[in-house]
Amino acid sequence: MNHDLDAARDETPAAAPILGNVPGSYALSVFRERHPVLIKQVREALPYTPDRRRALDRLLGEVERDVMEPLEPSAHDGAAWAEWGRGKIGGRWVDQPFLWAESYFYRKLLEATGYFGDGPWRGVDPFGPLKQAELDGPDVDGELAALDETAALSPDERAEALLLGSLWGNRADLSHSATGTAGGGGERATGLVVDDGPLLWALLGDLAPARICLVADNAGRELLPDLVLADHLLAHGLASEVALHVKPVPYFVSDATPSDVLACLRRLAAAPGRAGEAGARLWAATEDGRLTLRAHPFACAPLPYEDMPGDLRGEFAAADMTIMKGDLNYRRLTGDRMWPPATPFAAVTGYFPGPVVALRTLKSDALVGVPERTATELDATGRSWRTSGTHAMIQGSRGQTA
Ligand SMILES: O=P(O)(O)OC[C@H]1O[C@](O)(CO)[C@@H](O)[C@@H]1O
Repeated sequence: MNHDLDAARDETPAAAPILGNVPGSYALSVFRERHPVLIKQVREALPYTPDRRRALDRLLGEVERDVMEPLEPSAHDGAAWAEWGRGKIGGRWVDQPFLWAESYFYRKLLEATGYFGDGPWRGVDPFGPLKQAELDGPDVDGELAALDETAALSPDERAEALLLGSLWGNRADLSHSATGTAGGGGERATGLVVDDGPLLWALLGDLAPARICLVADNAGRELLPDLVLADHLLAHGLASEVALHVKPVPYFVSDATPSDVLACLRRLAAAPGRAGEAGARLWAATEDGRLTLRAHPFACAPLPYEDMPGDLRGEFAAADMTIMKGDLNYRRLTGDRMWPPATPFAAVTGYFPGPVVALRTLKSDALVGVPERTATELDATGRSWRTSGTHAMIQGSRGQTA
């Protein structure tokens, strides 16, 4: 046990959860602006049959009336959602914890498209057309070709470039491109508000060759650099195994599922130059079990990581280190609460069973471990630095290892 960490946790009372009902808040804009746009986008992306179009229209009505209706009685996971949603379903979307209600929205969207039904839409990813267009697009060609430029760098510079590639890959997020925010709004990326990169490399050096859990976020333009980073760790003896955690079903628009991982592996393996070489090594690593794929159901639960089930906790505990990608994972890691920004990351994540490092561009109000002065200075710029994806953080803790 780490007694300093336990003391810090005791001294850090939980902040209130982020809710959607605060006028002018980012969370409110997600319910009022983003969700209706997403439903319409999904409705047009595939030739949905009349029953599915009606279901999508019903969901749009639910969102516009701001009343959360229950899942269909036949839902395979109805009991779990009824339990998680006790006292919530029937109420307003915006009055519930942001994390909870957003997760429920994506669950309802899958229901409306027939993803879990018995008909022809079963298993059809409603976000598939968006993901495919991104993966086939010219930006990906350019980003893969740019890997050849890392040949001229020193080993340390190359490692840093691959880490930053994975970090800033989190700007590419199709849920934000839908409404022209992060990555799609023309705002320039500026900087790191927290840089625990040295801690990350020190941990990797101390633990090598480590068993790493890499908890992925978005498919396509984020997952490709994540895979390239995983290849770097494996190829340079920093990792003995990488367990890549993805979502079991489509979620938050572009979140990676197992089929997205396979699509990215094929894209990499077919690329020329260094990208193709990394693709070939990752293909072999998958075949021989050094790169494994996990899609735990909890990855789509409306809950923070503090509430993770024992088997998943055991997986993180058995790893030497966990790397958490993206904004949503950060929200789940820190409880999606209105923490004062200077609240120590190690205290908030002290429940996590091992060293954990978050790589995230800032796309929501969840924020810890940022000095008061930095937050005040950035607030004074009047820019939406907390939510627009222009800023990023590498934030870690050694966790309960001492
Ligand atoms: O893809 P990421 O980095 O997890 O970001 C997704 C973010 O976009 C949103 O879905 C939009 O609100 C946030 O809720 C979420 O945190």
